[in-house]
Amino acid sequence: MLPTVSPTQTNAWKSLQQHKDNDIKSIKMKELFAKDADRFKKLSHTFGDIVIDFSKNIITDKTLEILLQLATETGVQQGIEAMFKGDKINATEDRSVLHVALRNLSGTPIYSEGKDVMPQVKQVLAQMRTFSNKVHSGEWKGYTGKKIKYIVNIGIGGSDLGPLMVTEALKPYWQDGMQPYFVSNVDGTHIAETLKKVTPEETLFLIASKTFTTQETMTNALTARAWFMETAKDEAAVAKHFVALSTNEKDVVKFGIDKANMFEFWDWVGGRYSLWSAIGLSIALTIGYDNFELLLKGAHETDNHFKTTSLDKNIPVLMGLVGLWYTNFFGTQSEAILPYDQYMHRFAAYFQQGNMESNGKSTDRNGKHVTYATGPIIWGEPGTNGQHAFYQLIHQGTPVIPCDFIAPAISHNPIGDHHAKLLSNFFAQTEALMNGKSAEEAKAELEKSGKSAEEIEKLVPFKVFEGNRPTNSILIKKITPFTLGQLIALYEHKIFVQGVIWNIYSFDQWGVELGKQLANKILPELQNDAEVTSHDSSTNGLINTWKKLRN
Ligand SMILES: O=P(O)(O)OC[C@H]1O[C@](O)(CO)[C@@H](O)[C@@H]1O
Repeated sequence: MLPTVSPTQTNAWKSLQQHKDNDIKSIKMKELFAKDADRFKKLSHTFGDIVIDFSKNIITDKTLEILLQLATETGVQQGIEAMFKGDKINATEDRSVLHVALRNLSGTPIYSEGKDVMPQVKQVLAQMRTFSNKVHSGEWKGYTGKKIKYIVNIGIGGSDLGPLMVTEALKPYWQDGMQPYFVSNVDGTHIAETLKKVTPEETLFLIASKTFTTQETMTNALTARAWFMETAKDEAAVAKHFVALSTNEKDVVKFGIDKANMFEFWDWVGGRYSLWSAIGLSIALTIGYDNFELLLKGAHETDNHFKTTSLDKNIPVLMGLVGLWYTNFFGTQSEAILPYDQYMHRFAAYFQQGNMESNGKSTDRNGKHVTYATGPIIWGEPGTNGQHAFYQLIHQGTPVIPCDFIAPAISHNPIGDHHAKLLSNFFAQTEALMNGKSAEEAKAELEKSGKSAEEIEKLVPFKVFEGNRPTNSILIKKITPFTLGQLIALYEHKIFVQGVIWNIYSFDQWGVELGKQLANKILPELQNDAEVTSHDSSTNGLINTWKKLRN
């Protein structure tokens, strides 16, 4: 089971506070670099083809030592063991948390409630392999005998963001002739615009929903089915064009999808950790099953590292600790994820759910309201686009925003000097954020411009960069299915480590329920033109105004 230690009650927490006030408050990273020529060597870690550099953080040996003590005192090691041995660490839903089993291709058993889950995992993987191969070879045909060309994944949240992010990140691996689309929003525009691009005879709809009750997904699925039936006419044709990825066999069958066309997963797979499960079928269909398996293998490599490496060398543990250092001792509220890889343009959006739905909690594992900050706001866009949009605030704004810079060493598109230019920006940004620019440096620069002394004096304050802004740099040889699998799992486990330390439950998501309940209550009120009076005056006013506007 997970420990229930309040982090603020640990000795390490108090030491970290003192350390921040006494040793760190006025420290500058550039001084730390000046003092120690080996800082990069000491604070960067190599994991296969991935190098993670923590050296541009406001940390010293002592900081890391106390952070590691915090991890020990709050039971991170015990937490890791509890997850891997299938304890019901998602206690509010009474479930194990075993996404690690989905990528365990090692042959060792993993247990949930005393039962080895690996046989069923392998069975579904085999089903996914056979099915993907049939679709790719053309053995699986649409109702008119045509080969499947379009994949439309209908799902939302964890049943959408992961497969969407991965298929985009791995576009160079797309199988010839396969075009995936992802429909998530209940806004009819999403399905309408997608259906314009596909044909009923050549489209396979994957209805992806762990619960198979999610309003958005069911609504889009019914619309897709009706659209398909307009052309196909024959109910029997549905079986060739609709499959379900779900844990809920009863509702899948009720929807009209044959049991044989259901790819199962289990309640010990959290939605936002489900891309490795049957939810990944759109990935396997897009990049080929063998590449999907490499993705799983990459993640499994990270799982092994996470499970067996001592805390001081354990990369997800270090990622978690360094992040938490800023959240809890510098009062930072957000973290930016900035991939210098256009294919990874949905990576930050994916971990927005991954992190914020996991650690956006304020009740601790003892049922008490926390007295410290927990999960940060996650956001980000690919570089260099972000540089021309929001980096101004990262460099000179009032909030400090710890950033993860991610870049591949080798581009899939080595055109001219594009990649060198991209990477020059990647390197320059973290250097600039760390060093900043002093008033003297700004002045010296302005003096070269031929401006008057008075003009220079006026301009200097605007040209100063405080610097000392923390970044992690993650350099990956190449974005491949394997390295992407490694990277995603590093972030997943970082989130887990932080959740354990913050003493919160990272694997439930009760916070999304209230809005859903109220929407269900409001929906019938929208079906007629009667004035609504059952809510507060704002909600009543908005609903009644909408009723007038729509007519
Ligand atoms: O896969 P489902 O059951 O349709 O759920 C979709 C998403 O909805 C949520 O439950 C939040 O509303 C997420 O956790 C989940 O990923």
